[in-house]
Amino acid sequence: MTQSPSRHFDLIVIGTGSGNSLINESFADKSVAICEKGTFGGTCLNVGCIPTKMFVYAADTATAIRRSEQYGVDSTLDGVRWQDTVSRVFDNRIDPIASSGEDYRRHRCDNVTVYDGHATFVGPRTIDTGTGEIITADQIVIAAGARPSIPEIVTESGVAYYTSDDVMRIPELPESMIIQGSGFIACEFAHVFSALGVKVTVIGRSDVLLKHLDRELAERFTEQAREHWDVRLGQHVTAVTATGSDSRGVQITFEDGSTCAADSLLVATGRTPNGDLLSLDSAGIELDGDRVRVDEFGRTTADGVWALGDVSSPFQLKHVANHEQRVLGHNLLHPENLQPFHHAHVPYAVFTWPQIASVGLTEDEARAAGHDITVKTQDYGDVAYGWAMEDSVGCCKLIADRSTGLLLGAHIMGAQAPSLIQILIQGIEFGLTVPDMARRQYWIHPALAEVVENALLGLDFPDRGF
Ligand SMILES: Cc1cc2nc3c(=O)[nH]c(=O)nc-3n(C[C@H](O)[C@H](O)[C@H](O)COP(=O)(O)OP(=O)(O)OC[C@H]3O[C@@H](n4cnc5c(N)ncnc54)[C@H](O)[C@@H]3O)c2cc1C
Ligand SMILES: NC(=O)c1ccc[n+]([C@@H]2O[C@H](COP(=O)([O-])OP(=O)(O)OC[C@H]3O[C@@H](n4cnc5c(N)ncnc54)[C@H](O)[C@@H]3O)[C@@H](O)[C@H]2O)c1
Repeated sequence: MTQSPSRHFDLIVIGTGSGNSLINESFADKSVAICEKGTFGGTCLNVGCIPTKMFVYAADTATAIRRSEQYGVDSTLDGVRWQDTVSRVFDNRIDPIASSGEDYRRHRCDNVTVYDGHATFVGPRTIDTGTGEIITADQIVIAAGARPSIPEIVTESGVAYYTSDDVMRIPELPESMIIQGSGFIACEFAHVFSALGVKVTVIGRSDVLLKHLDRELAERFTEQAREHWDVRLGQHVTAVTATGSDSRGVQITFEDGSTCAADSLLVATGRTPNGDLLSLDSAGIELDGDRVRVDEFGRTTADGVWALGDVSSPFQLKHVANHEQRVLGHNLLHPENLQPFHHAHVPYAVFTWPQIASVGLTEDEARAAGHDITVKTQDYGDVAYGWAMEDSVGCCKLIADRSTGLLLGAHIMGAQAPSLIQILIQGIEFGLTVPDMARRQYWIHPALAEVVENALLGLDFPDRGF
């Protein structure tokens, strides 16, 4: 370290996503520095959960129009005003929220100093803020998130490509788009762009889309996705070539010599935690693979340095980052009474079409863990509301342990899956037995939740108790 620290704080936070939420009224009497190299507010607000779901809502609306005929309601999609959709999301909502959040921290929090630079460690609990100032603190929280990972074959090709960071602000909709990757981001944007009229090709290495799902749902989802998107799975890409007069087009060549081409390329092949860009070595902070290593309390390997969210968590999910932020908020202030992270039953949802939500073990995981299981897959189309919707793709799959009567996993694909699953998250979390969940409460008839009730009733127990 050549330069001397200019200021000492009680707390330094790196990152203004979940890190910014950490600084609540409990820290009002602490001096706090917060470092941000990008847009104030982090991924969820600016380029993640919130804007994507606003685009998903527009895509769902377009999908509903296209599907209305089956209910005897004729409608046509007259057009998509992309620029207005973008403006609704960013000009009207996201950008003003991000800048007012920044303004609040800069001008209305006397105890907080904002540094807008790329922070790096230059010694134990010592940070080069990237603004020409070096600062120190009693405690530091690394909440630096993750960034899109781009395969070398793409970067080395020199082809123009989008990521989730910029694809929501493209000036106009392309006619066609190749989406590389077959996970969360790929399947959400495939729905968005396809529903808004773009010809979408999704390419992935695995043999199904969303390979982390329960296999049965992944297969069902992949099968129906092929009806809307050109889905190319199970093949490695051997060449990526720029095409078109502006070189924004792309041609992909696969290992078997087959090709596909489009006007644009979106890369959605995972996100790399940002710990590798923080010079952690100089502060004795270890990585665990590509994540900052933390113990159950959020402590890194260096005294007084903590981490949360995508930079250190095994789950790159906002509700997990929020939970970890609440736990660290407590732990920073109560070192004598540390609380552990609770990662036992982390649910997730994919806001594609149809929506998907999942909690707990897949069928394969439950079998591999040696449970004596009972499994039921209940189709939406076989309960009253799903029938009213003419649904032919939705299902609720439950996996339970026959000896304990407890639910091990729940996986739903179909309308409102991320909301419907909450009943089952609660059941798993609070240790309710399947008979209790099924029969010790009323299920409103003929609500869509009856798909969950019927799935519970369809599980096979020796002594059903209902
Ligand atoms: C397209 C997309 C959609 C998503 N949708 C969902 C969803 O629907 N539901 C869900 O649960 N999750 C979703 N996620 C994941 C979710 O956004 C993340 O898990 C969550 O935002 C992580 O929060 P964080 O606080 O850990 O990191 P971030 O919010 O990424 O905050 C990290 C901040 O640190 C800053 N930073 C990094 N390094 C430095 C440095 N050296 N110096 C200064 N600043 C630095 C970054 O610029 C960033 O602002 C989505 C993600 C993406 C990309
Ligand atoms: N609704 C949500 O909660 C939501 C939405 C979007 C993103 N996210 C979070 O963001 C994370 C990142 O999303 P994502 O979709 O980028 O990651 P992902 O892990 O869901 O999917 C990445 C996919 O890319 C494939 N891949 C990786 N390297 C590749 C390569 N070199 N060539 C071809 N394919 C490759 C992987 O096999 C995987 O299928 C997710 O894991 C999730 O935690 C959550």
